[in-house]
Amino acid sequence: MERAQAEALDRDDPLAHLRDRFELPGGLIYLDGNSLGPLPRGVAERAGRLVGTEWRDDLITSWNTHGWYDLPATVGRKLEPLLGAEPGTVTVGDSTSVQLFKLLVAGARLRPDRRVVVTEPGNFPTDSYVIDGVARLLGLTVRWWSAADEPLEDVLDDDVALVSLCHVDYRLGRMHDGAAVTRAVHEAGAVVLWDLCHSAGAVAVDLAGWDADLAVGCGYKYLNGGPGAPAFAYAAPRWLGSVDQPITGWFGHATPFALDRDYRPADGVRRLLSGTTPVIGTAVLDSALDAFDGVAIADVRRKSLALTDLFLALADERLREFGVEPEVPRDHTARGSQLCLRLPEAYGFVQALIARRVVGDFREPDLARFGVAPLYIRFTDVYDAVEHMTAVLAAGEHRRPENVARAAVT
Ligand SMILES: Cc1ncc(COP(=O)(O)O)c(C=O)c1O
Ligand SMILES: Nc1c(O)cccc1C(=O)C[C@H](N)C(=O)O
Repeated sequence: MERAQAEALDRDDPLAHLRDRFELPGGLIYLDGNSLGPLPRGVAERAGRLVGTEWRDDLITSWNTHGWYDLPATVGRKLEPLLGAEPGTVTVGDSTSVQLFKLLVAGARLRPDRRVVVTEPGNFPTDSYVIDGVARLLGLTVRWWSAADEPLEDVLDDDVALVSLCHVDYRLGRMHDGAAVTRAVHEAGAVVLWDLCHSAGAVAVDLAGWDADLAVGCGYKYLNGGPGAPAFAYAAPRWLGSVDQPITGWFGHATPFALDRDYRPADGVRRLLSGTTPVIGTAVLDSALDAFDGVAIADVRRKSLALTDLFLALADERLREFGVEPEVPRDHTARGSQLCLRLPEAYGFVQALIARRVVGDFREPDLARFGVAPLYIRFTDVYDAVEHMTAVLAAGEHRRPENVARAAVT
């Protein structure tokens, strides 16, 4: 395949102009937006205003005058269209791990007579760790489902309270059918909790259409909210009046500033909040989401599939001869927005590419992972990245000593 083909795809790309909404370092091919998204334009100014004016000059009055108090709802409203969520169902705060904890407990409490949580061994580890912790706390049993080996129905029975799944798998990019899984879970009388960390902002999520119950997801990956951005939480409208999460802090109270002795949950999604809003991070996420202004997630998904199709075709054509195995579901309906390459020297391969200013990441034990974020990745970026990969493999750069020494964060 010639580069001209990728150039033509860029020329015809209706989303090409969105790249200008980001401050991307020159000469960098950034294929790690599924771990930490880049800086959208306007965010640095928003952060500067927040710290240098709102906090410095207006101090505590800013909770009212600069909308700090309403930030979780403001950001929730911006996220709802990206998640296919009903109005008033999404809020933000805490890390994904904490949101998971809160909604796992809340989900189990929706089915108090049942004792089993179903999840997958291939989860991002924090999901499994938190599920184990909640099971220990509530005296539940964890039942592991291996999607590749058995239909979900085989692990569902009338003791299953909750099914907690990552919609897109963080390693191999396999995507569940949100509607079909949710339907099967409901037929078994259980509730579903989706982790949308690797979906939100990159693939078409339709929480309302799926009839989902609960969901969480990261703010710092495809949503570009910056390192440690607050995570989002969703509860379906039918649960908003009754969902009972365990960290009953004052920000989730119906009237926090009445300073009542007893806890009374807020009406609506605000009851999913716990402590004081992390204002700086939430304002940054608020500003970052402006990069999605006027963008239809269906168009994002269309481009994501075209990018991964190109990546896969090039990997098949050029990388297999070096013994590199492309790992991405061939079926569009089961594909997230990333491509993985399996090779024994994956760590050194990723380091050699970073030295060439092509950034992906390494995942144990033998995966080089590359995220494609349709808002700023060009078809020519994918083409050029594969050219660099071919050059690294041909020259054996992935085996050089300087590329195989491990860093703390991978
Ligand atoms: C699927 C998934 N869930 C949860 C997390 C962890 O989120 P946090 O560090 O915000 O708790 C990540 C990534 O870090 C992830 O990929
Ligand atoms: N949250 C991260 C961090 O603080 C440092 C490095 C990576 C991360 C990640 O988000 C990893 C990511 N969830 C993954 O899918 O691998």
